[in-house]
Amino acid sequence: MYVLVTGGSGYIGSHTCVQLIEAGYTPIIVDNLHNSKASVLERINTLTGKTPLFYKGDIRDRAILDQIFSEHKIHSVIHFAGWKAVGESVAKPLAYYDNNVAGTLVLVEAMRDAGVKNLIFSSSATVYGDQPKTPYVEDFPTGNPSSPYGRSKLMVEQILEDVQRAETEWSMTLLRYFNPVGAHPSGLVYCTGRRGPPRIGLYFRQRLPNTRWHRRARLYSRGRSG
Ligand SMILES: O=c1ccn([C@@H]2O[C@H](COP(=O)(O)OP(=O)(O)O[C@H]3O[C@H](CO)[C@H](O)[C@H](O)[C@H]3O)[C@@H](O)[C@H]2O)c(=O)[nH]1
Repeated sequence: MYVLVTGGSGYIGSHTCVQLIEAGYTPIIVDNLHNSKASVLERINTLTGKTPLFYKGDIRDRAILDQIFSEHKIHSVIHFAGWKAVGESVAKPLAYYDNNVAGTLVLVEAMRDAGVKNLIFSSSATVYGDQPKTPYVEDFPTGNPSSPYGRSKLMVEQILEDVQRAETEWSMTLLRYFNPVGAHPSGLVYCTGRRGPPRIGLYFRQRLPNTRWHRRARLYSRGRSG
């Protein structure tokens, strides 16, 4: 069964492709390589014995999406393609709304026209905004995200909910995770991107008290000490 993974050569997308192959699915990746490298395909092959089909392209390019949907009988789409750096989104809000919101609109229209109506969207826990209580739980209401990145995720969630209400045959799933960190146990698949989240290991180390433990600490964030 074919699953289209947008942003599938990125950090979470590449782990997802490994899991999909191991579960018997055939992932097809569309990624513009803005924040990843095609070399991850070889590493996925080393781990699973299979190389995902790969299209270098942008989800805002309707023609490439139509080509993919016409060439393969796709069952579902897992949508990771997007920009994700909170700080950068404050400086470049238009780019974030264009990639994350407008890109998703093009994708959903192409899916609808191809009759593919199963979508899993990589959202973010930032949609909860600041809540008065911790720990956050799934059924908290969404809040006021504090950045254009967070707002772009919330906007997409709301758009998908509206589409699902209007056309009830859609299956929409929203993944709201907090900062993912770490690498595949093999060390072959990890966060290679140039754009955030920042080097979390380094961030923690800078905040450790200045003891010998601080000096000796080796923390692993992008699959290497960071
Ligand atoms: O318009 C775009 C923007 C990005 N990408 C690609 O999308 C992938 C995104 O992967 P990253 O490694 O940059 O991001 P993550 O896998 O860490 O993040 C994913 O999970 C996050 C949640 O923590 C956010 O949901 C984010 O949008 C989603 O991409 C990259 O390969 C990038 O090249 C595109 O193909 N098109």
